[in-house]
Amino acid sequence: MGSSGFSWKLNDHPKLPKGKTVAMVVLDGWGEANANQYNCIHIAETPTMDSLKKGAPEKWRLVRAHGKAVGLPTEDDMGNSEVGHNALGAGRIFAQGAKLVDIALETGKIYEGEGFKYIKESFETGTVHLIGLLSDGGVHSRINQLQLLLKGLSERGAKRIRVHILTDGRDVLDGSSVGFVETLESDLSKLREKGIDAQIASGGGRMYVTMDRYENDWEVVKRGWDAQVLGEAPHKFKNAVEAVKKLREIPNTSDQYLPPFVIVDDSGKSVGPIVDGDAVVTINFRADRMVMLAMALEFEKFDKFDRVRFPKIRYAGMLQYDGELKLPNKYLVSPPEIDRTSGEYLVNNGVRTFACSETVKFGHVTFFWNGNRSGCFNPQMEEYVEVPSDSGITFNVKPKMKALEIAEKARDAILSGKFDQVRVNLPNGDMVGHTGDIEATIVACKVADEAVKTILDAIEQVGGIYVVTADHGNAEDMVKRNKKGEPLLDKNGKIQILTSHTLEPVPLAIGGPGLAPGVRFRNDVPTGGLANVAATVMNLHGFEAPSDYETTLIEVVD
Ligand SMILES: O=C(O)[C@H](O)COP(=O)(O)O
Ligand SMILES: [Mn+2]
Ligand SMILES: [Mn+2]
Repeated sequence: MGSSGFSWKLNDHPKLPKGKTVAMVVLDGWGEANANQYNCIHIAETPTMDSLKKGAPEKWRLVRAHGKAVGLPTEDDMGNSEVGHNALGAGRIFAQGAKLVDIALETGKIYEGEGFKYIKESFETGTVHLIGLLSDGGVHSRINQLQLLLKGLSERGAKRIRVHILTDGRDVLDGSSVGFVETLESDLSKLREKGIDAQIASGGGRMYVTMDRYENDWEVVKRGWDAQVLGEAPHKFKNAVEAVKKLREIPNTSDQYLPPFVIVDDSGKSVGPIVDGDAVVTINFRADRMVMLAMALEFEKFDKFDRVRFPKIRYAGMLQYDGELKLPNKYLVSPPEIDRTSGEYLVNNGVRTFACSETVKFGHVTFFWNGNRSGCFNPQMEEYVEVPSDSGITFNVKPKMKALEIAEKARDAILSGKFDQVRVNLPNGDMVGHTGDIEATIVACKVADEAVKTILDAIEQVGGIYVVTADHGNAEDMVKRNKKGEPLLDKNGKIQILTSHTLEPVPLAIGGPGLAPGVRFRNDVPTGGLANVAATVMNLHGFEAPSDYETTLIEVVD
C-alpha cells in the first residue's frame, strides 16, 4: 500500500474461482442490426457467432457502444475504436477528446493554456499551419472545432494561416469532401476580408496521405510531409475545391484515397510550405493516426523517411497523443487521464496477459485498451504480439486480412498455459467495412467468425472461459439511411454506401467450460455499455472490480 492509501490489490470474488484462462475477443466493427441485404454479418456465414447468440439472455446480450456510453458528446456520435477500447479496458466512462476539445473551445480555456501561448509566439512573423482531417465525422476531428479555432486564431493575432486538409470519406460518406472544402473555403474567404492571409495550402485523402497508424506504412506520412512541409506534390491546383473535384474524377479513387496536392499561386509556387519560425497545429484529437506525423514534426533524430528539410517550428497537437512519449510536447487541450485500467490492475494481481492483433489494430488491444499508454505494464507478466498487416492495399482486396494468423497466435497462447488472459482484436468487419465493398465485407465477416471458432476451440481444450464482444458497429449496416431507416439513394438512383461506423449496440457473449455454474447476465443493467465489460472480466478472473468501475454485468445464482 502506498502512502496515499492506494492499493492495486483487488478483492477476491466471493464466488468465482481464479486461475481460469480467459479469452477476450474483440470483433472490430461488429454491431447488431436488423437482418437485411446491407447487413454483411447477417448475410455472411457466421455459425460460431450465431451459436453464441442462442445463449441469450443469460450468456449473450447487447451492450451500448456509442454516444455517452463511451464518453462522446452526444447520442448521435457513433462509436469508434479509441473510445470503445478505452471503455472496455478502463471500466469507466471518461470524457473523450471530442468532448474535451468542445469544452475547451466553448469556455475559451484552449487559448489560456501553455500550448496556445507557445504557438502564439509565431503569430507576428510566421505562418500558423493547421493540419488534420476535414469532416464532421467526430472520430478524429470535427470541422466545427476547426472553424472555431480559425476564428480564435484570427481574433488573437494570427496574420497568416494555412490549412492542410485531409479528406475523409471513411467516417462520413464518400464524396462529402467537396462540401467540407467549400465550407472551409467560405470561412477562409471571410477571414481574408478581415485582412488575414488565410488559405488552404495542401491536401490529400486521409488513407493515402498522412493518416497511417502504428507505423504500418511510413510512405503515407511522407506523401503528406512532402506536400505540407516541402510544398511538393504530383498535383498542383489554384483552388482546393477544384482540386478535390478534379482528383475525384481519377478512376477508382475516393475521398479516403485522393492523391496529395498543393495549392499554388499565379507563378506556380506553393502557397504554404512550412518554414522556420512557423507554428503548426495538428487538429485531430485522436492519437492513433496523428502520432506518426507528430514524430516527424517533433523528433530531431528521425530515420523513417528523408524529411529533406526539418524546419524549426513551434508545434502543438490538439491533444497530447502519447503520454508516455510526451508527444507532442506542447498541446492545446489536455487528453483524458485514463488511469487504473483493468489491464494494470489484473497484471498487478498476477494475471498473465497476452494481447495480439495485426498492425492496423495492434494499438487498439494494447495502447487504447491500456488507457492510451504504450507498452506493457510488466514485461515479465505480459506479451504483446503484432502480426504484420499488409500495406499499400485497400483491405477489400484481401478481406481475410490476418484474422486466422491472429487466431492461431491466440490459440497457441491459450494452449501454452503461460497466460491467464488472451486478448485479441479481429479487424476484418471494420477495416473491410470502411472500404464500402459489400461483397468483400461478407468475406471479412465469415473469416472473423472462423477466427473466433479457433479461439473458442482452444478455450474448450483448456477448460477456460471466453468473452466475445465488439468495439462498435460497422459491417452490420452498409447503407446510409433516412430517419425512417430506409436506404438513401444518390442522384443516379444508386444506394449511398455507408463506409462509417454506426450507432448500433454490439454483442457480448460469455461461456466456455471454465465458466462457473450459475454465472449469467444480470437483467437489471439493461443500459449496460462497453465500460461494464471490464468489471465483468475481472469477476471471471476471480476478482471483484474496484468500486468506482461501472458495474459488472454478471451474477452467480446458486
Ligand atoms: O481511423 C479509422 O480507421 C476510422 O476513422 C475509425 O475506425 P476505428 O475507430 O475502428 O479505428
Ligand atoms: Mn474499431
Ligand atoms: Mn473503424
